Amino acid sequence: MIDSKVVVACDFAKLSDLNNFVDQVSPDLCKLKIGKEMFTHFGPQAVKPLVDKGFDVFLDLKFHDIPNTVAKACVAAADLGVWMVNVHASGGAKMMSQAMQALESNGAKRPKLIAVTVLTSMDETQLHAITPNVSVLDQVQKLALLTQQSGLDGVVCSAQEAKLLRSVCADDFLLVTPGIRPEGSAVGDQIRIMTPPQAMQAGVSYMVIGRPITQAKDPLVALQDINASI
Ligand SMILES: O=C(O)c1cc(=O)[nH]c(=O)n1[C@@H]1O[C@H](COP(=O)(O)O)[C@@H](O)[C@H]1O
Repeated sequence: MIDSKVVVACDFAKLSDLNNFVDQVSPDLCKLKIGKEMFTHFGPQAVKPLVDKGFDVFLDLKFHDIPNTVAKACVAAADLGVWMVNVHASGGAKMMSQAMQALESNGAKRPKLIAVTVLTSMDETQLHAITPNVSVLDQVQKLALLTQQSGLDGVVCSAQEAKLLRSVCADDFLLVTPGIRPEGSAVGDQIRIMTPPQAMQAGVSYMVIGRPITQAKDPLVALQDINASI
């Protein structure tokens, strides 16, 4: 199977909208991400059919809690058969390493575990309201190195930080980047953005793209155009 670089963020309010989209695409064209909106509405019902159809599914619930709770939540996600799960790096090294240990001893095929650094909807001003005197780049780098030291597979960051992280992290460390906007598409609430070709050139491993595909007049064509551009 082709290791498609595009992970489509399936942020729908209805299962029928998810099914309509999924019926148009295949695992060779894209991976799929189920996040907080669909999972809160529908739980495993939104995930399992996609896994059964052979899609690599990124279950994006961004766990951030005490180590024991996060480790058990990651195992519950793994038991759904997903390809990737995530936590917030700001939960700390102990939270991250305990989650990885729990996944490794769970037996079933281990999903990739990655950690969110600084959300792509944040700029320096927003970051400073939480962590004063640190640039976005420094904060992303600090959290990425902490994630790597904690034994995880990679991070969620923006493509704007990919070049820096490629120079300080291991070659196989995954850089998964939302905030991807093809030329001319609506930016919405994303701030640290790049186009698909720019992101791939910066060294990202996978691009998470939602509305530019799912809200397009023809989602399949939008996805095919992106695939052709990278
Ligand atoms: O972890 C994520 O996937 C994530 C992290 C982040 O920093 N920024 C971010 O946008 N996301 C997710 O990526 C998707 C982006 O969707 P669009 O903005 O519609 O392309 C959404 O489902 C977000 O929840």
